[in-house]
Amino acid sequence: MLVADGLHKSYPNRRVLCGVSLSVSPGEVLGIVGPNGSGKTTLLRLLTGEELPDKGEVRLDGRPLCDWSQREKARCLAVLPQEGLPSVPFTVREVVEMGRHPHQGFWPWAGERDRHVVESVLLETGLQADRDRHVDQLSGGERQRVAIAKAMAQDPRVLILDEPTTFLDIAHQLGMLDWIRSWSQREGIAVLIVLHDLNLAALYCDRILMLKEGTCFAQGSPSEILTPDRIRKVYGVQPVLTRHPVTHAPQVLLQPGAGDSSATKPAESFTL
Ligand SMILES: Nc1ncnc2c1ncn2[C@@H]1O[C@H](COP(=O)(O)OP(=O)(O)OP(=O)(O)O)[C@@H](O)[C@H]1O
Repeated sequence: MLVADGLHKSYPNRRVLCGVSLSVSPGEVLGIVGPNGSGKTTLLRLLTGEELPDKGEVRLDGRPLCDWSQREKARCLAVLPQEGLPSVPFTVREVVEMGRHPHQGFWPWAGERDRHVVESVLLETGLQADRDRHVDQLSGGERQRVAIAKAMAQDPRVLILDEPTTFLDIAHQLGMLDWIRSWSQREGIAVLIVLHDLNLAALYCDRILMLKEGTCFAQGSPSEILTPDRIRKVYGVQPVLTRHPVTHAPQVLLQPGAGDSSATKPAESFTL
C-alpha cells in the first residue's frame, strides 16, 4: 500500500537519510525507532510528501506519491505530526469535523455520513463529554486525543503518526495504541508509527524498522530487532532484554549507569 524505495535526503552540509526502503500493508503496524536525530521525522516527511527525496521514490497504491493531488492524498492518508494539534479556538467537535473536509464537496457542509462518522469517532475516543470544549483550553494529552480523533474522522487507509504518545499518561498511551491497532485490523488501515518507547513498539508493532544515523540498521519482527547487541550499537546503552510474561513480546529493561558512549554519538551533551 505505502512503499518507499531507496530514499536519500540531505540538507546543506548534513546527510540525513541514506537509502531507506520500507513498505507497510493494509492492517499492518510498522514502527519506526531510532535515537534522536536518526532521521525518523525526516523519513515521515518524505512518506507524506511534505518534502521530496533527493533520490528514491514513495508510492501509494502503486502510484508515485508526487502524482497524487493534495485532496486525493488527504482522502487516503492521515498524518499526526510530532507537534500534535495547534492550540486553536475551535471546539472538539468542530476539529473532529475538519477531518471530514477531504471527503466533502467545494463547500464543506456535513452530510449524513459525515455526521455519523464524527459522532462514532467522538464516542469511540471517549471525547463525547468534551465535545463542546475549546481545544485551546485542553491539556496536551487531551489535545493529542482530539488530533487522533480528527485523523480517524478522515477515514484514511494509511495512518502516519510521529510520537503520538508523548503527552499521554500510561493509561491513555495504552488506550490509544490499543485503539489504533484494533482500528487498523478492523478496517485494514496501514499504520506507520514513530515511537521512542521500545517496549510499546514491541507490544504494538507487527514489524519494526530501526534507524541509525539515517540508514536502516535493521527491519523485522520485534523479536528479531530488539536484541541487546542491536540496542547497544544503535542507542549506546547496555540493556537487559526479557519477555513480557503475558504477551511474550521482548521488553527492554534499562540499567542506570550502563550507557556506552562509544557505541553511538551522544545526541546532546549535559553539563551539571
Ligand atoms: N530542515 C532541516 N535543515 C537542516 N537539518 C535538518 C532539517 N530537518 C532535520 N534536520 C536534521 O536532520 C537530522 C534528523 O532529524 P529528524 O528530525 O528527522 O530526526 P529524528 O530521528 O526525528 O529526531 P528526534 O527523535 O529527536 O525527533 C537532525 O540532525 C536534524 O538536525
